[in-house]
Amino acid sequence: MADDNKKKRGFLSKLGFKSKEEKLAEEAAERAAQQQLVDEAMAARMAAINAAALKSAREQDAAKSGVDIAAEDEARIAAEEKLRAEEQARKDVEAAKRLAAEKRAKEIEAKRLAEEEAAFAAEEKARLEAEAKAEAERKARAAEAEKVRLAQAAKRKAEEEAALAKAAKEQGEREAQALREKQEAEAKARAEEDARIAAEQAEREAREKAEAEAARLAERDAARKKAAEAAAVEAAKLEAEREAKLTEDRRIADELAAQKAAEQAAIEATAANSEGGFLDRMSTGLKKSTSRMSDSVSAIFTKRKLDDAAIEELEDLLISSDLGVGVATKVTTLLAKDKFDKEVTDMEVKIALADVISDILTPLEKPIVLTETKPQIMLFVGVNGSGKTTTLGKIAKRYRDQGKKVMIAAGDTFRAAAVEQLTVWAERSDAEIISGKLGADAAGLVYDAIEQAKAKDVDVLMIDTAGRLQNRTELMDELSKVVRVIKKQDPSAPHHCILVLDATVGQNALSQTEVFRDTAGVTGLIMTKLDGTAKGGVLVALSDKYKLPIHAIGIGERIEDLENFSAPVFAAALSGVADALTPPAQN
Ligand SMILES: Nc1nc2c(ncn2[C@@H]2O[C@H](COP(=O)(O)OP(=O)(O)OP(=O)(O)O)[C@@H](O)[C@H]2O)c(=O)[nH]1
Repeated sequence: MADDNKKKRGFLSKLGFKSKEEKLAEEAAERAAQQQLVDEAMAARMAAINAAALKSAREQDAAKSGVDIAAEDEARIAAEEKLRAEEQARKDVEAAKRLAAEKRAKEIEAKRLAEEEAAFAAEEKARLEAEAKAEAERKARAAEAEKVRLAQAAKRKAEEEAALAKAAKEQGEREAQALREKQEAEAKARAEEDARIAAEQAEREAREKAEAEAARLAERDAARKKAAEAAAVEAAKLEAEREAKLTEDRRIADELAAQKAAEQAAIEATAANSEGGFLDRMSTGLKKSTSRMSDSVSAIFTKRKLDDAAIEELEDLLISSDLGVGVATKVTTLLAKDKFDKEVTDMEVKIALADVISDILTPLEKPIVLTETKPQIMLFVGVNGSGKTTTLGKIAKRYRDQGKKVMIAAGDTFRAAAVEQLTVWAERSDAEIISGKLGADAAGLVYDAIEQAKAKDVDVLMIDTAGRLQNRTELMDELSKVVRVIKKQDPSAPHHCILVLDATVGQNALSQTEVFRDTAGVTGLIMTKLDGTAKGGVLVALSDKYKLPIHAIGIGERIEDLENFSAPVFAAALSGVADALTPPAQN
């Protein structure tokens, strides 16, 4: 305890606080020092007074006894002064020594106190650290104990819950088992009841069935007898009809063959005279269309001013040549731009016409391009007699000449003559042909054809279809079915759906194009019979309107009378401009 107080004191003094005893001791020492100084001052003062009194007494004595005493006194006073001064100096030295000793003692004390305080501070720090450490350890132990307690509590809780769950599960299982057993018992009872009812029902039905069967057999025997009699009558009738039809078919086929032979001879005679370049053949083929337009243009514009009347006349001429209003207006606008109110020649008009036609047709000039897919499925559609079979045959020949494996499918299952005609083309082009029974489903035949073409690794499968007028809805529906069947086997097919248009039908070709495009998804056009009509201009009108690719044109019946379409050549030939144009490459 005494040690503690000591330490505390040292620590407080370090902080500038002094103990009461220290303060009292210091004050006593200070008072003693002051007292000493006062005493010393008093002693000096008393000495001075004594000296002055002594001097005064001596001066009085001297005054009484003579003059020499003054000198004597002065010497004595000086000696006393000296002694006093020496005494004072001695005292000063002692006081200084004492003060120095006190200062040193104070310093020693201060040093001791500082050391004590430092020691105390160090001990205090160590103590506090030890206390903090002990506190931390206590807290850690407490936390650990709490953790253990909580874990044990959680474990106990989990065990209790598991026990509860287990009990609940066992209870549930017991209840489920009871329910199952109850249901099984009920089901068993129901099944037994159902079996009983079913047995009764079966017995009833068997009885009714046996009765019905007996009735049916009796009825059937009667019907069979009646049918056999009717069949005999029908068979005799059909046989007679078949005979009659066969005779008629033969007669028509003979007539057709004779007519074809005559036509072919005539065409070959014409062709013999017109063999030559591509442009020559095209010009020859389009002769009728060309001369109608070209001659009329020449008639109107032999050195004539291009005034309103002339423009109107020209428009009428172009419209009546099947070019359509749009094309006619384009031509007259082009001409009027530079030549209005000036003289124009017929050749200038023909050149403007050729320019406009070429502009419209050039973007549509696209030969059939086969892709890598095998077989390439090519569907030929169009109205009756438009030239589908002939055009198909001409193209088949081209592909065979190129070494391709070609199969032709006779999709026109209505007409026996159509199959015969296609067979002739297949022979000419040396291609395989697949055909079905007369009246068979066209879509079914197409399905078989695709299967076979795939199996035989055919390059190009060309499907001919029956001709159909665009206003015959049921026939157009049949065509959509054919397209659907093709797509089922190959969603990318038909790879080419070619609309064959007969140029001689004139403006009707426009509505044909629209309906076949919407029904079968036409991908390109071939216009036939441009050699036999003055209505070739319709190709320009329908191209201006529908913008479908034009693959080729037919300018005769012979196998070689199919030309890849060339817009400039066609434009030059149709307008009557005889230019030296380079023929396009053939497929
Ligand atoms: N002058 C000429 N006649 C052609 C041309 N193309 C086809 N023909 C003839 O037109 C007629 C009909 O041709 P087809 O090929 O039988 O026509 P189709 O479209 O198959 O006829 P259907 O099967 O009845 O629909 C035949 O006499 C062909 O020789 C052609 O470019 N010029």
